[in-house]
Parts: sequence; C-alpha cells; structure tokens
Amino acid sequence: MKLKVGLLGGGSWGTTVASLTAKNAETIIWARDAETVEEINQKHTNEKYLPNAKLTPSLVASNSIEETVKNADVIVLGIPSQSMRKVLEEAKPHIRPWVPIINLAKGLEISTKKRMTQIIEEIMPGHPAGVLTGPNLAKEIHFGNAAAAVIAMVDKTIAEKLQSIFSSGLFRVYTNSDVIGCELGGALKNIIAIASGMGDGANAGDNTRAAIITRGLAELTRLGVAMGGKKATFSGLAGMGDLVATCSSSKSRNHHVGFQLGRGKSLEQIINEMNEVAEGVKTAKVVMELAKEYNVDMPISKEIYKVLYEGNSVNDAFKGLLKHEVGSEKEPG
Ligand SMILES: NC(=O)C1=CN([C@@H]2O[C@H](COP(=O)(O)OP(=O)(O)OC[C@H]3O[C@@H](n4cnc5c(N)ncnc54)[C@H](O)[C@@H]3O)[C@@H](O)[C@H]2O)C=CC1
Ligand SMILES: O=C(CO)COP(=O)(O)O
Repeated sequence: MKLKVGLLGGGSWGTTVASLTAKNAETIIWARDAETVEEINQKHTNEKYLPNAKLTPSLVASNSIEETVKNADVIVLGIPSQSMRKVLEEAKPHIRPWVPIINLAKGLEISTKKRMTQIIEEIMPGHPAGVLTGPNLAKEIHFGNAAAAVIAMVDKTIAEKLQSIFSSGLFRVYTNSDVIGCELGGALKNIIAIASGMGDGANAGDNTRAAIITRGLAELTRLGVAMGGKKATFSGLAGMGDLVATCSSSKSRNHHVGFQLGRGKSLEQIINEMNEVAEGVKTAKVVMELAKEYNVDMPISKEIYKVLYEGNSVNDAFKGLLKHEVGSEKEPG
C-alpha cells in the first residue's frame, strides 16, 4: 500500500518537494491561495513560484488543511519559519497520532530562537520530528538537474523509511541522525549567502567569495557545535554543501538580497520587489542573540546584521571584516 503524504505550503520549495513525493506516495499539498490550488489541480503548474515547471500529474492540491493532513502517514512542513508555528497549530487537531513530521524550512523563530523541529516537538509531542535539507535550489530540481539532500531524524529506522518517499533517480537523499546540526546548517548559511551575494554585487571577486564561504563555514560550525550539532555535519550536505550552492547561485533568494545590497539598493526596496522569502534576513537577528548567549565569535554574520538593521553600508561591512583580527585558521575569529 502506498504511503500518504500531506504537505503544507505551496511556495517554491513546498511545491517542489510535493512534486517529488507524488512520484512515490499519494501526496496532497495545501496552499492558502485558492488560485494556486486550482492551477496545480487543473494545469499541474505553479507559475508564480516555479515558472515553466511541470509538476507530477498525480499531485493533488487542496485549500483545506484538514483534508490535507487527516489521512496522512507523513506530514511535511514547507512554510516559512516565522509562520510555521501558526500553521502547525491549525493543523494539529487533524493530524493522526504518532505520524512523523518533517520540516523543510531553513530559519529560526525570532520570538523564541527555536529551530523548527523544536517547535514541532513542542506543539506535537510524541511525533517523530525531522528535517529534509541540503543544497537544493528549487528551480534547478524541476529541470532535471541532479541533487543530493539529507533527511535527519533521531530514529534511523524512520529516517530510512522516509528516505524512499523523497528520493528519485536525480534526487538522492542521505540519512543523518544529527537533527540539530543539519537544521542549523540550513538556517545559518543563509546569512553567509547574503554576505557572498553582497560581495558579488559589489564586484569583490572570486577570491573574496571563497574567503566568505570558508570563513563563513568556520563561524557557523562554531555556533552549531556550541548549540549541540556535530562538527562533521557542517562539512556535509547540510553545511558545506548548502553553503556552496547558496553562496554561489543567482537562483538563491538570500544571495539575491545580498547582491542587490551590494548594488546599492535598500533592504526595504529589495524585499518589496520580491515575492519569495529570504530567511537569512530574519535569522540574522536571532543569530546575533545566539552568538552572545553561546559566547561565539561570528564576524561575518555581525557585519551583515549591521548592514541589515543598523544602517551600515556595504563598504562599512567590508572594512569591518578587514579590520577583524587575523588569527590562526583553527582558532575562533
Ligand atoms: N526555494 C528553495 O529553493 C528552498 C527553500 N527552502 C526553505 O523552504 C521554506 C519555504 O520556502 P519557499 O517555499 O521557497 O518560500 P516561498 O517564498 O517560495 O513560498 C512561501 C509559501 O509559504 C506560504 N506562506 C507564507 N506564510 C504563510 C502563512 N502564514 N500561512 C500559510 N502559508 C504561508 C506562501 O503563501 C507561499 O506559498 C523556507 O524556509 C526556505 O528557506 C529550503 C530549501 C530550498
Ligand atoms: O536553501 C536553499 C537551497 O538549498 C534555497 O536558498 P534561498 O532561500 O536563498 O533561495
């Protein structure tokens, strides 16, 4: 018997993952926008978020959270981080007992500083919680480009069962038991992607981008390990892998935000012109608090925070980084 997937969130990544699972399992996707629901059901497209992409024809869309989750064997959450709690609370009364819940979002909740699986565990205690993450730019996956991801869950047996629901010939899903590390890798790299985009927008060059990626990895690993992630996780798909993809791609929304800042646009203008989420903008706020709480040095994230929220210019950010003390590569700083 085929497993049933209920996926909440009809944006670019939610729709992409639903189209992948529809190949292996009966999948219903919930989108709050009635037009998107009709378009997915009638035309098997979601042009607003995935222009020119053809979705798996068996994918069913619904406007009802209840209908989407009530018979599901697995719940997948493709909602941006700041809205995750609200949507999960709405779904809660309709979710069957003990059903695994998998997060796709790459961010931290501003008001609580929590990871998404912590929110799942808080709202839905007893349900196995996991994360699907890695270098997975949605717009590439639809056009036949191969990619690899990781599903992280504490329970290896459940992770292995779910691995086959998300996998296809071109989408290779590995398992990992380090939920904290995998989830933090995805959230923290978005700020570094803004920094990399900013360098690209300001024509800083390839060496600068490489330095941002490498030193960015060092600082997100420092915080990630302090928060309980495993060091090795940050060298894997959820860390280095996602960092490289996002920091070097014009398809990344976080890179785009940085690029436009580097070109001299204001954050307000950039956000107003986008119809998609760039999680790093909000995560930067949380990360500054976490860096303080865990006493971890995060020079790149700090400079990005100052550009986003304290009126610093892109030039100030580069000057700030160049002034930062150069220590040993193995030590903080
Ligand atoms: N697009 C990508 O390539 C990837 C995105 N992600 C992550 O997936 C998460 C979702 O991102 P995308 O789908 O790309 O975003 P998106 O900006 O393309 O779409 C967001 C979707 O969430 C819906 N939404 C927003 N607030 C809502 C609310 N309060 N209630 C119900 N629906 C709401 C919007 O209507 C939209 O359908 C983000 O955390 C992102 O970091 C992860 C991997 C790849
Ligand atoms: O996480 C992503 C790719 O792995 C998507 O990045 P953006 O949200 O910056 O587009």
